[in-house]
Amino acid sequence: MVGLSWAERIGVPESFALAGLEMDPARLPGGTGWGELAGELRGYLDALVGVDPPADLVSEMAEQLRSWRERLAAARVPERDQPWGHRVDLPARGQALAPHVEMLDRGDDWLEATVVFGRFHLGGHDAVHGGAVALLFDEVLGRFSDTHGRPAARTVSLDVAFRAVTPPERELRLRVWFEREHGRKRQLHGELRDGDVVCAEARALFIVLRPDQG
Ligand SMILES: CCCCCCCC/C=C\CCCCCCCC(=O)SCCNC(=O)CCNC(=O)[C@H](O)C(C)(C)COP(=O)(O)OP(=O)(O)OC[C@H]1O[C@@H](n2cnc3c(N)ncnc32)[C@H](O)[C@@H]1OP(=O)(O)O
Repeated sequence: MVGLSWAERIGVPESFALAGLEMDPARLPGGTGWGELAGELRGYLDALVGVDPPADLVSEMAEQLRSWRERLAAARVPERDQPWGHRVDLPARGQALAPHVEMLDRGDDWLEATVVFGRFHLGGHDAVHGGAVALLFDEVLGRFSDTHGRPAARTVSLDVAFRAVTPPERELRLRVWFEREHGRKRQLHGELRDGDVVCAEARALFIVLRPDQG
């Protein structure tokens, strides 16, 4: 594959581009099929969490997963070359860790999106795990913090208030916005809603990396 360089692939100006990213998936790590694979993996994890399978199915699945793990060992690459988490053209950057987020609209300093947590993200008693809610905020606030030509930053603090149970398998609404930017510091806030109900609110501080910290 004649691939794009790291800077061409990852140094994209906008991680949440309104019109989509002008990149040919065939020239990105994972190629054209990666989005489908990541979606299938996400669906598999959600399905697995929701079953109590018979013993022969459990053994067969374990055997098949072992076989895939062994085949994948031969294809291991350095982090910069992996598609997982680096495909900003795909939902959740082509990984299954964070929930599926779809951007609805954005300005320079705000973004609106929908998000659906799968059963995989369940904590217990029909509530999404608080860590998964924090993960959502870190992912979206963190990515959005680096948009509009801003240099890369890292989260130094993330404060999440859980106001109501976050339900899985429902389309929720997420809004994030810049509260303040001064020097190397960026404060962003976020709000997760189920209809009119505020499920969680987040306040995060990002620090812009110095050139030697990238
Ligand atoms: C990464 C490449 C990936 C490539 C993929 C590309 C495609 C994908 C696109 C997009 C991916 C986005 C992925 C989602 C986003 C996820 C984001 C995360 O989860 S990041 C991981 C978790 N965070 C850490 O691991 C930080 C660990 N901490 C650090 O590394 C350092 O603290 C660092 C480098 C951030 C800053 O360290 P210093 O030594 O340069 O800075 P000092 O001097 O300590 O602090 C600067 C100022 O900030 C204040 N500060 C620091 N920590 C604070 C805190 N906890 N609360 C309040 N203030 C704090 C200090 O008081 C200081 O303020 P005064 O300038 O004196 O006014």
